[in-house]
Amino acid sequence: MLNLFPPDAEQNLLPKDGIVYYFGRVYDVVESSQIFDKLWTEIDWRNDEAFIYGKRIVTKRKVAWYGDEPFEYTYSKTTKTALLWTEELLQIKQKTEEVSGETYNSCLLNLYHDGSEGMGWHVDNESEMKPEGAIASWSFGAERKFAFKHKESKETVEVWLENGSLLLMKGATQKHWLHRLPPTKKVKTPRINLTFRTIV
Ligand SMILES: O=C(O)CCC(=O)C(=O)O
Ligand SMILES: [Fe+2]
Repeated sequence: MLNLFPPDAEQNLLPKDGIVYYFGRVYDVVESSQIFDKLWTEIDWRNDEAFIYGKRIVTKRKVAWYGDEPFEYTYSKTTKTALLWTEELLQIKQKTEEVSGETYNSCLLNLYHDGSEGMGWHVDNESEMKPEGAIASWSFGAERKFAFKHKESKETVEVWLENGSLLLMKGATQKHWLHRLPPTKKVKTPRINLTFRTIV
């Protein structure tokens, strides 16, 4: 099911068991490309590490983590310490709070060089995160498809994430729905994703 509602319609994309709002393009094309360039050069991008079946994997996708404090965060058996906000990230955090009506204290950033890089089915429910806390997800650069899959019924919901757009996941979403960023041969350009979260 593709999202056909107008950009700013606050329509829950999920038919049940969670809440996902797609706000469409919040930043225009010029602002979005300025933000993309700043993040590309100023963020301390690192290759992501994961342990899958005990094997260390270094992903091509790059990641970074920023926050209010040097929070520690563990996923895929690796622990990271948050860097303190940059000026640019603080401005985007403020915008995120205005648009979504929620507050955040940290942000995980992903840099996908092209469509060959993506993220497999997962939920964001690490123990450090506020239970049922809102997760606000920005897209800058290449447009990519994003998908949700219900854990029991296997229903799927898809949405195109446009340049400069904001997606909000909240309520029971992480409990009942997986999400992913599928790889695609069609996309040849990079995308930067920011997910604002609350660590407790
Ligand atoms: O790149 C995206 O849009 C999603 C990233 C994501 O799901 C995550 O960082 O947990
Ligand atoms: Fe996620």
